[in-house]
Amino acid sequence: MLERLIHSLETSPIMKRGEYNYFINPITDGVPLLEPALLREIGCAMVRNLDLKDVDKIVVCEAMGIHIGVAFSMMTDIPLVVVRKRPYGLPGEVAVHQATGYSKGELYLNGVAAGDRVVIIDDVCSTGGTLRALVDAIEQTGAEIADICVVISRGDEDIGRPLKTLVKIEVSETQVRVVDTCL
Ligand SMILES: O=P(O)(O)OC[C@H]1O[C@H](OP(=O)(O)OP(=O)(O)O)[C@H](O)[C@@H]1O
Ligand code: HPA
Repeated sequence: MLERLIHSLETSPIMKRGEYNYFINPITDGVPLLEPALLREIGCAMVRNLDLKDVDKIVVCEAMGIHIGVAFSMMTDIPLVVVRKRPYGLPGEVAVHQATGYSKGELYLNGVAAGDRVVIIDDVCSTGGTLRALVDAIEQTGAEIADICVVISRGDEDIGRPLKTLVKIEVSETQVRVVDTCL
């Protein structure tokens, strides 16, 4: 299980973004090449892992949640909501601040409302800043969060609620090591 993901991570190059050791991987960056088989492997693992009972919508954040969200939506037939980094000014739009280990900005949620039951999925959780922002935005709408899952977790982030992850990694200056898997 997850052999393709594990191999792609253990062969990921590392670059510095300031003091941050940033691993470059097809799932988190779409670079150098995203193979359909890897995407299918992750989609199947997420379907097995997530509580999808009565879920109305999948919520992801641009940019590197989108391809995972599209694959998952097509596998489950659950509609997809993309949280964007620019405003649209639609009625009910919720704006929240996002900070990661190397960047910050604003996120804008449209398309989720009270009465919705949603799952949040993303490519990676590092500081947890993005997931905390997504949880905050969804809670402001009054919608219910059924489950949260990321493909990769690279820290002991606390997002204030249970977080499922397919693999846990450690990132050094020179390499990625997979330290745990969900399956
Ligand atoms: O746990 P955190 O510290 O928040 O880091 C995780 C987030 O970082 C990346 O998003 P980012 O907005 O940096 O880049 P992207 O537009 O390439 O997805 C990634 O897609 C996660 O959403
Ligand atoms: N690599 C790719 N995406 C990321 C990382 C990383 O190290 N940290 C947060 N998002």
